[in-house]
Formats: sequence, C-alpha cells, structure tokens
Amino acid sequence: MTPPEPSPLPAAVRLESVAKSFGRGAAAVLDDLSAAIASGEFVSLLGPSGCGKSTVLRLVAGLGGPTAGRVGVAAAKDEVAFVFQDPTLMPWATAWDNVYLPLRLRGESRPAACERVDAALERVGLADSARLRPSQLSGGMRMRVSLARALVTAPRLLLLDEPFAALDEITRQRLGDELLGLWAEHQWTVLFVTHSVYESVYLSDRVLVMSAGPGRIAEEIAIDLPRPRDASTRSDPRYAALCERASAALAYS
Ligand SMILES: Nc1ncnc2c1ncn2[C@@H]1O[C@H](COP(=O)(O)OP(=O)(O)OP(=O)(O)O)[C@@H](O)[C@H]1O
Repeated sequence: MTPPEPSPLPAAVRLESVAKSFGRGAAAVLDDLSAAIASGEFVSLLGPSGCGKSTVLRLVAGLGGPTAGRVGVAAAKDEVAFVFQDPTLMPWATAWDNVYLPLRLRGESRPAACERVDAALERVGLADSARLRPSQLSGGMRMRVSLARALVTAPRLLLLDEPFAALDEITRQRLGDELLGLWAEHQWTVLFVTHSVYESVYLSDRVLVMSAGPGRIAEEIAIDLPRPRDASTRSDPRYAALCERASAALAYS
C-alpha cells in the first residue's frame, strides 16, 4: 500500500489556479497561477515588467478579486500590511503622524497609539527624525517611514511592492539588511516583489520567477543559503550560482 501524501504545510497564502483579466474581452494578465507561501516564509516574486507581479500582490491584499481560481490568506485584513515602491507619505505631516495614520484610521487616539508609533520609528532607526516632514527626509528615510507605517499595525503578512527600487544601491542593500533583521525578529510572512535577481536571492527563502503573457509561475527556486545573510553572502559561490539560475529562469520566462 502506498503511504498517504504528507499533508501540505499550513499556508499563510495560497493561490489556486488564479486568473485575472481587467474587463470583458481583455487579455488575461494572470492565468492558471498557483503558489503557496508558508507562515513565516520570505518569498520573492521576480519577473519582467508588466508580467503581473503587482496584480498578484493586490489580489493577496484583497484589493479586487480573481477572475477565476481562489486566493486564500490566513490573516485578517487588518493583519496585512502593504508597502509600495513610492512611499506615498502625507507631505504636510511629520514622520510621526505618517506612521500614526493607520492607527488613527482605526479610531485610536494619539495617547493610546503613542508608544507603538514611537517603537515603530525606533525600529527603523528614525526615533530622532519623528518631527521631520517628508521633504526634510532622504529617499531612504522616507522608505523607512513607509516601512514603519506598515509595521505599526503589527502585521502577520507583509506585502512589499518593489520597495527599494527607487533607491541607490548602497541604501537598497542597507534597507534590505534592516528588513531581514526585523523579519528574523518578528517572523512575519513576507511576499516581496522585485525586478532584481540579486535582491530576490539575497533576501528570500524562495524565489518565484514569473513569466509574462499571461503571468504565471515559471520556476520556483529554493534559496538554501545560510542565515543571517550579510556581506559574506554576496561573495559566496552558492549565491552566485543561485543568481545565475534565477537570471536564466527570467531570461526564458
Ligand atoms: N486596474 C487595471 N486595469 C487594467 N489593466 C491593469 C490594471 N492593473 C494592471 N493592469 C495591467 O496588468 C498588467 C500587469 O500589471 P502589473 O502592474 O501587475 O505588472 P508588474 O509585473 O507589477 O509590472 P512592473 O514590474 O512594471 O511594476 C499590465 O499590462 C497592466 O497594464
């Protein structure tokens, strides 16, 4: 008798044969896309521009539904946080008030929220910049505010849409390391969208390479590099080999 199949790991996110098109008769943006993300896993979606990465993220966030298939998320809507490429901060408000916003929208008073807002700013290294407005902050600092605004709600699932794409390479790497540090501490489930092969391999437990027209998962690459990751990771021959593999998958996607 063949042993029963092991039951699948409890998934934090499960996409089953998902299709998405915008409007009647429009070409499908996603078709028959399936993927699962385990609780606490850091997964990157890597793919060419326009292949539907942001569309996947939006479906997982519950911003619109699939045309066909099923999107399952094991978290309540207010346990999901979204970080966009553009920090989308309120320009007239201080860093502190920008981070307070999601709690204010939940009806929490400033005194009740104060400790958590301070802690979120502290976590991203901006405790001393709380009173500054976005125009007084660098691009990297604005992205930190955006990250703090996502973290202040204590999410279980963190969705990041090319959060570091507009930043210079050094800032990008530094923020990537900070994100990994916070993730190691809190064990959120992370779905990270990027164009960058190097960024996806460095950060992730698994890279899902998407193909375009219509978007689906072309290849799944397990990143078995040791953690914590640091400068030595980038000079590890295994890192180079995984980047090469992801590049090849991207080229053929
Ligand atoms: N609300 C919408 N209405 C119509 N078409 C849309 C909508 N949202 C996305 N699309 C289309 O879906 C396709 C995929 O877009 P999406 O933003 O998901 O791709 P992406 O892989 O994230 O791209 P990029 O890497 O350039 O950000 C594009 O052709 C886009 O024009």
